[in-house]
Amino acid sequence: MTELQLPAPAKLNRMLHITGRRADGYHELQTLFQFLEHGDELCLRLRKDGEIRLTPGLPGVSDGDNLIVRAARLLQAESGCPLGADIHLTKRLPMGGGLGGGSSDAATTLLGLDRLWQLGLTHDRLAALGLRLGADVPVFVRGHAAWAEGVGERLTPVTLDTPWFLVVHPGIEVATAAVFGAAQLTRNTAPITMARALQGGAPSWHNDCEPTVRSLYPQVAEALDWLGSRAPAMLTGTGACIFARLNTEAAARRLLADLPERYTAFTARGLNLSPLHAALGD
Ligand SMILES: C[C@](O)(CO)[C@H](O)COP(=O)(O)OP(=O)(O)OC[C@H]1O[C@@H](n2ccc(N)nc2=O)[C@H](O)[C@@H]1O
Ligand SMILES: Nc1ncnc2c1ncn2[C@@H]1O[C@H](COP(=O)(O)OP(=O)(O)OP(=O)(O)O)[C@@H](O)[C@H]1O
Repeated sequence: MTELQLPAPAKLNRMLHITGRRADGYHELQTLFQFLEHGDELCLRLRKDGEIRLTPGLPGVSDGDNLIVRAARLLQAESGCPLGADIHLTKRLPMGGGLGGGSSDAATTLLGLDRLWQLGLTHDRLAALGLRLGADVPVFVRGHAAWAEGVGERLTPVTLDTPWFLVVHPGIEVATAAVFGAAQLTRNTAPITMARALQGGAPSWHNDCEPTVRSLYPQVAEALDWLGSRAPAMLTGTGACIFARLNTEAAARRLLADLPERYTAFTARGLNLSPLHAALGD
């Protein structure tokens, strides 16, 4: 095998609590991750000369900073593999959108190159490598919807409801660090058990970042008001994207048809198993 075409799905944070702040400034979270049937796509082609080449590059991100290139180089360094790859990226997920696009690209690169280079590393090992690239990478490596604690790396697989979602991008980028650095952010939600979070179900879920993101980014507040008046709506991660939960694809499409021109949006079903793992036959 010399070529692999693989998906890099989006994630949603179906709920997100901030329960504390560590000495290094990172925040302790409790969150439920679920995948979407929508995302980026990577084509990985084997190179024998050890070079890692990415096309096309992303605006505003040097290749050396791109999580795809960083993931490929990390895997080479850790495994001692002398092989390389040409990687073609079809970017569909908005950057800084809270959909985990960069993290998902990194996870697809790790699993795809592990397969292409025939390294046979375990998911445990690849998830630990992924964590060095970003807090959201391990869940994409594991490939199962999950209850996450710590900074998102302590994962327990869960099976959530799989409604249709309308995901709306308000047209601005949110800086994750600015939200986590805001004085007004509440960081003291009492930790709950996974059983309690699951018991309440979707109607009881909320995102602790939402009040802060609303006040720092009025465009997100406006989009939440528009969507929230039509269906139960929430922020994913630190935004900027928001999502509404619908019972049917038709209902999601009807809402999409009403979307004001200033926003972009897509509809997708929630998935408990990542399409990446389905494509790899894991
Ligand atoms: C909010 C989530 O999207 C939930 O899934 C993630 O925790 C964010 O993960 P991410 O985008 O991979 O974030 P990173 O690139 O690791 O962190 C960006 C910045 O956000 C802050 N940060 C991030 C995650 C976290 N648990 N606590 C933080 O305080 C840190 O200042 C960090 O420098
Ligand atoms: N392959 C990549 N795709 C997207 N962003 C990348 C990539 N590589 C590096 N980045 C950088 O990472 C930043 C965050 O991108 P990403 O799309 O993962 O944001 P996000 O959806 O908000 O993620 P999260 O939900 O994990 O906070 C971008 O603004 C960009 O500078």
